[in-house]
Amino acid sequence: MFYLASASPRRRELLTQIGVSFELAPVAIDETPHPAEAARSYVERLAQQKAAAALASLDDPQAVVLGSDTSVILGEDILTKPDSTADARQMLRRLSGQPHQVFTAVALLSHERQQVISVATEVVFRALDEAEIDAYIATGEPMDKAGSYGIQGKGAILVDHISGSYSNVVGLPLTETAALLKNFNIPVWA
Ligand SMILES: Cc1cn([C@H]2C[C@H](O)[C@@H](COP(=O)(O)OP(=O)(O)OP(=O)(O)O)O2)c(=O)[nH]c1=O
Repeated sequence: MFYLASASPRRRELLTQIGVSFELAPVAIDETPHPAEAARSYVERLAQQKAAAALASLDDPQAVVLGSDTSVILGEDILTKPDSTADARQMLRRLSGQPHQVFTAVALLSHERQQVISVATEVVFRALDEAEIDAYIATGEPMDKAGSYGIQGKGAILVDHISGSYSNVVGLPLTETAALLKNFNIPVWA
C-alpha cells in the first residue's frame, strides 16, 4: 500500500492530478531548523522525518510512504509557515520585488530502502505596497503556507514570473515525484 504522510491539501491534489492512489498517514514533527542548517539539508531532513514517522506508525510491512517539505528561501533565511499575521506581513514585505527560491524535498521510504530528492524553483514577486499586503493577509490564504503565499491561489497576483517547476512551488515537484514513484513501482496515470 502507498501512503502520503501529509496533512497538506495541496499534496493530496497534486498526487491525485497525476493519477496516483494513496492512503493518508499525516504526522506532526518538529519543523525547527537546526542552527546554520542549509536550505536543501533542512527540507530533505524534514521530508525524510515525516515519511519515517508515518512508516513507523503503520502496521504494514509492504508500506511505501511519501513525505515532503516545502520552504521559501530568501538569501540565507528559511521562511516556513507564518506563526501570526504580523509574521506573514513581515515575510511578504521582505519578498516584495525580490527573487527567492522555493525548495521542496520528497522522500520515499519503505522498510527496505529510501530515496530523497529536492527541487528548487526561482520565484520573483513584483513590488507590493502595504495596502496590498494587508488585503492579501485579510484573505487568510497566507497562514498555512511557506513564505506566507500560495501561487496556486490569490497569491498568483503577487508573482511576476517563475523559473523552474510550478508544481514544486505548490508543494510537490510532479516530474521528479513521478520518477521516484516509478523506482518504487507505484503506478501513476491510473
Ligand atoms: C510557496 C507555497 C507554499 N505552499 C504550501 C505547500 C505546503 O503545504 C506548505 C508548506 O508547509 P509544509 O510543512 O511543507 O507542509 P504542510 O505542513 O502544509 O503539510 P505536511 O507537513 O503535513 O505535508 O506551503 C503553497 O500551497 N503554495 C505556495 O505557493
